[in-house]
Amino acid sequence: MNSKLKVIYLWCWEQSKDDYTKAAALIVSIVLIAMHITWWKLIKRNSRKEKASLPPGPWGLPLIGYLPFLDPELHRCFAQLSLKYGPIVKVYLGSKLCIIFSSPDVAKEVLKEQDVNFADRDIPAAAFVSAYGAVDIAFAPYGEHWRMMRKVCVRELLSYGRLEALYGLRRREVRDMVQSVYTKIGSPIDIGEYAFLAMFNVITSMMWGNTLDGEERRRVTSKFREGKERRMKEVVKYFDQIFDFVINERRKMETQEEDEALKSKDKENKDFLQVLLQLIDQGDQKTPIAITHLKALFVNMTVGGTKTTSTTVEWAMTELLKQPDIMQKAREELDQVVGLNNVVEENHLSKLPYLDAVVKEVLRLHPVGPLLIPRRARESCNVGGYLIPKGAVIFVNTWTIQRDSKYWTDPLEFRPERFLYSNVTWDYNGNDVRYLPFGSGRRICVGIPIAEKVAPYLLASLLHSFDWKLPEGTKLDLSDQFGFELKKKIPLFAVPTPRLVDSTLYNQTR
Ligand code: HEM
Repeated sequence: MNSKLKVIYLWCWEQSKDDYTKAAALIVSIVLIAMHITWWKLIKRNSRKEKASLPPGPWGLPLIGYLPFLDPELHRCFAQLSLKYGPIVKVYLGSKLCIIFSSPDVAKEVLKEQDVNFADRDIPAAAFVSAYGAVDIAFAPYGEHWRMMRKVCVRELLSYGRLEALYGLRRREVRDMVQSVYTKIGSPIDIGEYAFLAMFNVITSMMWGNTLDGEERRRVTSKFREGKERRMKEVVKYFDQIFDFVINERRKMETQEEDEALKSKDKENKDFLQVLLQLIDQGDQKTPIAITHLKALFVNMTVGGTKTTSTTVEWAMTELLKQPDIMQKAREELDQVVGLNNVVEENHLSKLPYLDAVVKEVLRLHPVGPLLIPRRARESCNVGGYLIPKGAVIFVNTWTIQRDSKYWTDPLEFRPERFLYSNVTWDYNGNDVRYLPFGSGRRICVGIPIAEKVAPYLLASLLHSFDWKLPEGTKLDLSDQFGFELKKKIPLFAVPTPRLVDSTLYNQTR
């Protein structure tokens, strides 16, 4: 016991004349000791905070930092650094201080315990331009505007009721994909490209319904694909023209008398564009949406939702072609639940646990956002005993975490069973920080409800409708390439042959 406290205690004891006062003296002393311990702990914690140092990391050159040594495959390069320096690494990229987090424990601190402090994004110049000055969801700073945009999106586009009501649109696009694969029977097709077109059409029809049809629709799709390859400024110009065109078409439709039906559609059946234009027209103060915000949301949906989902389907087909026994198990389940005289419907998905485990395993080994979308520290703080200064750019390397042998048995093996026979209920909500394909916390992916419907639906339809083999003389390649999404370095080409008993099932598009 501290000597001052001891003196106080003894003095109280001596002054006490009876048992009652002695007991009171004892209580006072205990309270004093407790206060003293708390105070001492606080002092210790504060002094630790002041003394915390920056995490370890590699040396860099003046002004350019580690940039000249950086491997373009950032996820692997960061994994190497964490092997050498530990789960929290500091690296200067140019003048930017970046911190890489690579273990579940530290990811938990960043994404859950101190989520608000890491809820801002680092905004690269290109993203600032494409997101109309970061007024979108993905890059807007954490705050009122971001909250409003996210709420509009979740309420108007991604609610359970809206998604159910829009099933017809998804079904049409998936069936169109199957039909167009059927026209290529026996020839190699680019699987990612087919999945991409289907997903692009799903997203755009959810956003603006049938505003564009036939030739116009094809023109917009090819413009978008053309745009992907071009420089950011040109891409943004393309996007902007497409969005203006779509908005103008819809405005024209609204003024035409025959489209009274469009206005009177019940809420669940309205597309996103219609709901947003109505919010703009009403000038609702609680949701002050402007045309620029609407366009920024369109960018998020088309850019964030299409390649991510189609790349996941492409990886899944690659892994299944590599391990035919797993492909066979997925097929057997489909044959039992759907049958060869039927087409896959979205309501079959809940009865396909093996297929679900395949998709989960794909997202574990090949997360399309291996470093999430980089965050930024809003204030200086401590993580894992290290100082993380205000403004530092934050990377959470989920690619490393999801391949760590401390948390996953045989982590490099593709084994869907690990998600089936597990005492953990794995989901995409980022609750278990060993598995973060969609991120976690406030900035977790907003598109999960669509992705978790469409990715397995596309995959199930491809597997159920066709047998697949690699083109003659080609080898399966599993190398990846870091970029906007973690894509396959070499696109997967495979040759389809029909499986269904009745060829008319391939033309069942409506
Ligand atoms: C397999 C499919 C997908 C994967 C793996 C994926 C993954 C991710 C990841 C890792 C993040 C960053 C989360 C974080 O920082 O914690 C993210 C954010 C985001 N995703 Fe997705 N995503 C997918 C599909 C979609 C779809 C379909 C949409 C829209 C329709 C979408 C829209 C967004 C948006 C808007 C954000 C930013 C959220 C915010 O900053 O508040 N994503 N996604």
